[in-house]
Formats: sequence, structure tokens, C-alpha cells
Amino acid sequence: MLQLKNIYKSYITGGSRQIALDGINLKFRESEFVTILGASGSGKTTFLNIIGGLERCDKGDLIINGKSTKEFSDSNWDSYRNTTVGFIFKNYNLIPHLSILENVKLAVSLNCLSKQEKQDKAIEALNKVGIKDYMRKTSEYLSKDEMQRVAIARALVNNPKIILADEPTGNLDSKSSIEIMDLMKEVFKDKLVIMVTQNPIIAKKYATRIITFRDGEVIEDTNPLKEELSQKEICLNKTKMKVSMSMKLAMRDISNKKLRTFFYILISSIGIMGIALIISVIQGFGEKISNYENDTLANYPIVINKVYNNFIYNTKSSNKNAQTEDELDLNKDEDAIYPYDSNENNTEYKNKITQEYIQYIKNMDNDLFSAISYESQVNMNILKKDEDGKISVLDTSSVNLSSYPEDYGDGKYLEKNYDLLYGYYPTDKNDIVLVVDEYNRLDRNILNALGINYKGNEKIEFDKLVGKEYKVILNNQFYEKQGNYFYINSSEENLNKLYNSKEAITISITGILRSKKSNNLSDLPQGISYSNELCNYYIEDCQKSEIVKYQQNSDYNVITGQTFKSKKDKEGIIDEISGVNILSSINQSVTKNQMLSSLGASFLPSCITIYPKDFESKNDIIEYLDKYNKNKAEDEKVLYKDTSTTINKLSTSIMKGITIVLIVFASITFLISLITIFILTYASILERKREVCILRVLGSKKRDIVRLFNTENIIIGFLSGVLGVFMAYLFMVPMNFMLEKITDLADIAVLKIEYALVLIIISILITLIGGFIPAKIASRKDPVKFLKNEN
Ligand SMILES: Nc1ncnc2c1ncn2[C@@H]1O[C@H](COP(=O)(O)OP(=O)(O)OP(=O)(O)O)[C@@H](O)[C@H]1O
Repeated sequence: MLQLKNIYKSYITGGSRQIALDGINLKFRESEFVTILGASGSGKTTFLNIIGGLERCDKGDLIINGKSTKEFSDSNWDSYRNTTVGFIFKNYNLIPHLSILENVKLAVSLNCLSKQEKQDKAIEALNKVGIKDYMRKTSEYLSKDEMQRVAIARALVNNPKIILADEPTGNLDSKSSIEIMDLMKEVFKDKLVIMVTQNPIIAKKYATRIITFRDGEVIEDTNPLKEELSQKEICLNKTKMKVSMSMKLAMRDISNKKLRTFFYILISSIGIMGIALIISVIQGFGEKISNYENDTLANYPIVINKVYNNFIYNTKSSNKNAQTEDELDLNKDEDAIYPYDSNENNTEYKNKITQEYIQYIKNMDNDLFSAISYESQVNMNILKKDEDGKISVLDTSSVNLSSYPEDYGDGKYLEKNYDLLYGYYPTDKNDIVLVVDEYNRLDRNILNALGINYKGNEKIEFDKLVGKEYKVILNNQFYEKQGNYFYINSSEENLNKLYNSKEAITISITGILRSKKSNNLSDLPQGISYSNELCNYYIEDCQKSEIVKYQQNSDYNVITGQTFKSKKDKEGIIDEISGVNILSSINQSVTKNQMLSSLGASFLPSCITIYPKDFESKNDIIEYLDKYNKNKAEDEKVLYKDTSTTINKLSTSIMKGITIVLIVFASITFLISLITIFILTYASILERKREVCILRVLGSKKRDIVRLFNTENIIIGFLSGVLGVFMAYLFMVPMNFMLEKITDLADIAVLKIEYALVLIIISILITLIGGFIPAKIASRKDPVKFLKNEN
């Protein structure tokens, strides 16, 4: 049956080699009761463990049924332990939280028998050892003698060929010892029983053969086997713990340690609750924002401005004198303006707002918008006085004239969108403001046209500009008629007279403004901006002026005498009504419309503001505006600004910020959960060392052990997830109450049911991940070390 050929086994402890077995050669019959005697440390247990496949020898071979085990894999050894060997230990090694029946069934649980067969076999074994009546009890209610009977039943249940018993009566009184020995003799009568004992009387009474060990060697064998062993097939059925078994073991462990498991679940669920609350806030805020977009932002207008300023500055300049970005930042704190060449590093785009475009806007479906407003701008006749007192006509095309709206949505436009750097916001229709760029800079052309004296790149103090006056001259004074033509009398004497006349309107720079940093709705180009009121007053007067009336009735330019260009001739002159002033009308070919607008007869829309009815109409309007630009050359496109998108971008970036912070929190929570689960699973493993080792002795594979812990972790993960989600729903009530107090938004935190389900799955995954390494550690626990320490 069994043969040991020259078996050597040694251990290295503290640097020295300890020989446990020193060349053991023994043969065993298929059926005999062998007792192993020997002093402590003589190698008896090591010998038993090698036969039982719990330890491997260093040298030699264990032959089973004539077959060498040298090539056995771990899996072969597991099957061998489960099907061929039954173990009985001095301290019984029962699993305390399982019933007697379940303890016995554990050994058959790894076989491929049906549930009923396993049950029947276990009951039959318990019946044989006379303990069937207690099978529903756990081991804690049994006497030592009864516990050993259970252990015998467990060793018997698989009907193994070999029974290995390590001092089975070591913990029993003499009466119980005799009972147990009688029982063993009876139930194992046709098997090979190898029993280690310290008791020579028992050995003599029950054994058919006594082998005595000393210092790892056999010194006596009362009934050695001489003949050769016949070769037989060893049946090594594959062992595998069924899912139902690992589920049962896990459930038993959980229900047995209710309080511990409850705290375990509670701690893990706090992490899940944290993540659930974070998700609910992110999701809730996201929804609130999109509702806000639909409800509120829909009312934000689409703005088509003469100057499309998207605030992109290329600060890398080829000009050596140009300021670096850091220097530019310093400008902001100064009470001064910095002259610069805008062409070099500015990407302002000038929209060509033509009659055709205005008509296109007018043709838009009226149902899409609630209102369209046109901010007017007009070419004014303005005189300036240089520092040396010389009067001249101001080139309005160079100063970027624009008009600012009085009211804009829910407040004063300038106050809302511009910082006052110096002076005061306009209070009168004749007050004008100077708009600088975000670095306090102003284009040289504007400064030159305004008649400001400065040297090179030297800064200009604000007080030099604020208070500066200009004179607006109405058409009837500005143009003199001669026959069928009009001309500007630009003699020094006449300009002086006009400048000082009482009809001249004095306009003065009252303040210097800069776009608010966070506000992208500020659309005024840098330069001079005047009130809409002044603009309307001027247009009204111009329309009544003689030159305009004359021009309206003439087919030629009343100043130059030239014929007009057609609306769009071969040279591609566009009938653009903005951006043409009287000086350019004189110097180049213009259309009649352009001439009239340069005379101030028609207003030039410097800004068209469209207020969409709702969010969907806004998209339709945008589509309509985009359609105009389709197939147009780059410089002919009219660019618009969707202010709601600007605000939306702002809220999206705020949301992004909040999300990142919350995700960091969620990650920390996740990590803490993971570490907690790791620690708790590890603690559970330490606690369940006995169970793990017994399962291994009974033939469970390492994989089965991992699966056992994984099953338990899945159950805990699931319960933690459910509890975490439930607590999150509970916490959401006070949290929403608090958030409503702070933000005025009701029911911010919402957790959709599908997210809750995903969180439960995440919880299972967390516990699986957190418990994976401890489960692996558990599966690698050496049952031999445990048994040696326990016995
Ligand atoms: N895991 C181990 N590591 C180191 N040394 C070991 C280990 N297992 C056994 N030994 C040593 O090997 C020798 C044989 O030990 P073994 O337990 O087999 O003896 P034993 O006869 O069963 O003793 P006892 O009756 O006290 O259980 C002893 O000297 C022991 O210290």
C-alpha cells in the first residue's frame, strides 16, 4: 500500500540544520494498525505529515500503491489528501462555527457528490461513531471525547485508505482514551491506520505493529513488511470547493460574528456613502446648471459687435520694445496708459456689418426672439485742440468710436462690465470714456488721433487724459455750400471759429475704463465710447441738415462730385455702412449709402443684440447666423458672441473645479475604504487560520481558500453597498436642507437608482480588491506550521 524509500527531511532554524527524518525506509500493508512511538522531537509528526502529503521530503520517495509521488503536483497532493488520507488530531481541529454535521460534511464537500449523497455519507459516519444525535450542534457543546468522535467521523466519511492519527487520545482521560481507541479499532478495521502516540500501553493493546523512532531514525519495527508491494492505480479525483459550499461557509462566518461583521459592513459602507453623496451632489449640481441654462441663460443675448474681441493677445512680439507678459501684468496696477501698436499683437476682428447683413437679421423668423436691439453709432464731426493750441479735425476712424448701451439686461452696462481706473462713469450724454485693453494699453493710432502728446513707449498718466475736451460740430456748421457742392473749410481761422462757437457740443473724457477681468460680456473696442443718447441726438440733427438732404437727392458725391459705386461692383466694394467716415468717403470710392452714413444721416449699428425666446430658439438663431457666414471669405464673416455660452463656460469651469475637489474627496474615501477592508479581511484571516488550515488538510486547494474569502467579501461588499446607498439617501435629506439654505437651490443632491446600483457593484469590487491580497495570504498559510503549534 505505502512505502517510504530513504526519506530525509531537515529544517534550517537559526542558521543550523535540524534533521527531522534521517533515511526512513518502511513499507505498510493495506490493512494494519501501526503505532509510532518515540521521544519528543524524534520525528514522529514530520513522518506523519510526509505520509499525509502535508510536507514534502528533501530526499527519497513516497510510494503509494507502487507509484512514485516524485512527480506529484500541488493539485495531486490536494486530491490525495482528500480522497486517500483521513486525519485525526490531538486537539480535534473542528471548525467552531459549523455544526457537527457540517464539520463532517466539510471533508466530502470537495467531492463531486450530490448534496443528498454528501448529507447521507456524513450522517452515516456520525452514526458509526455514535454521535448522530448531536449533529445539529456546534462543537462548543460537546465533550472532548465527543469532539474526537466527530474528528473520527470526518476522517472516515470519505472512506480513505489511510488514517493518520497524531496522538488522538493525547487530550483525553484514560476511560475516554480506551473508548476512542476501541472505536478507531472498530471503524478503521480494514484500513491502514498509522497513529502517533506517547502511550506504550495503548500502543501494545491496539497496534498490530509498533515502530519506534529515535533522532529521525527507525530503531525498532515489530512487524515489518518483507514482500514487495503490488502496483495499483491510485484514484486521485480532482477536488473543488463548490460555490454553494464557500457561500455556506462565508454566511456561517458572517452570522457567527454578527457584531464584527456589522462593524465591518458599517465601516465599508461609510466609504460608499461618501462616494454616493459626492456623486449625488455632482449630478444634482450638473442638473441644476443645465436647468438654469435652459431657463435663465436662454434669455442671455447673442451679440454682434462691430469689433469682435475674443481677447486673444499674442504677447510674443517681434518688436524689441514690446513688453513681456510679466511687464504687461505690472501695467495693470499703474495709473497710466501704455501706448502700443495694436497691429503687432492684437487679434481684434472687425465685423463688416453691411446693409445686406442688417436685412438678413431683419428677415429672421420673428418667433425666435423676444427682442432685437441695435446700438447706434454715428460718424461725428469732431474737432480736437492739440497741446500747442492748434485746432484740427479728429479722424474718427482711428479712435474706434463706439457707443455704449445705457442699460443692459438688469443694470448699467458700464458699471457692470467695466472697472473704472480713473475719473468717473459718465453721468451726462456728453460724457465720453476711454476704454483701454486688459493691460492698460492703448493703440498709438488712437492716441495720435486724440491729439495726445507722448514720447516712444513712455507711459501716459491718467490725469493727462481725463478731462480732455473735444467739440462736436453739427453738419450745418461743419459743411459750407458752394453751388451744388459742399466742402469743409479747414482753414485755421474757420476751425477756431467752429471750435469756439456756442453751437459746438463739448464732449469730455470723464473716465478710463477697463473690462472686468471675469467678465467676457464687455464688448466695447478700445478707444472712445460715447452715449447712445448723444448718438441719437446727433443723427436727428444730421438728418435735418442741408448737406444730407442735398445728398439724398443727388446721384453724385456732393463733396467730391464723383459718381457712386454700385452696391457691389466688380472691385468687390461692399456696401458696408460701418467704418467709413467722411475723410475716407472723400478719398475713396464709396456707395451712396456709405456717403450718407459718413455724413451721420443713418446710424451705423455698432452692436446688434438679439434676445432669444428660449433655449431652443437660441440654437435656431445661431444656426441662422452661421448660415450667413457659410461660404463667405474669412474677412467677410460676421462673428457673434453667444453670451450664454460665455456664462455657461464660466459655470462649466466652476462645475469642473467643484467636481475635481469632490473627486479628490471620493478618491480619498475610496482609498480609506480599501485600506480598512484590507485590514479587516486580514484580521478575519488571522482569526480563521484554523479553518483555513483544516480546509487545506482536508484537501482544499489554495484557489478554494481564495474563493472562500472572496465569497465572504462579495457578501460583505454587497451589504456594505446597500447600507452605504441607504445611508446616503438618508443623509441627503439634511444635506439638501443645508445646501438649500446656502445656495437657495432646492433638492441639489439626487442619486439616481442606476447610480445606486453601480455603487453597490463598486462596493463589491472594493471589498474584493481590498480582500484579495489577504485572501491570497490566507491561501498560502502553511497548515503544517499551524498544526505543529496547535498540537
Ligand atoms: N517546521 C519546523 N521548523 C523547524 N524545525 C522543525 C519543524 N518541524 C519539526 N522540526 C524539528 O524537527 C524535529 C522533529 O520534529 P517532530 O515534530 O517531527 O517530532 P515529534 O517526534 O513529533 O515531537 P513531538 O512528540 O514533540 O511532537 C524536532 O527537532 C523539531 O524541532
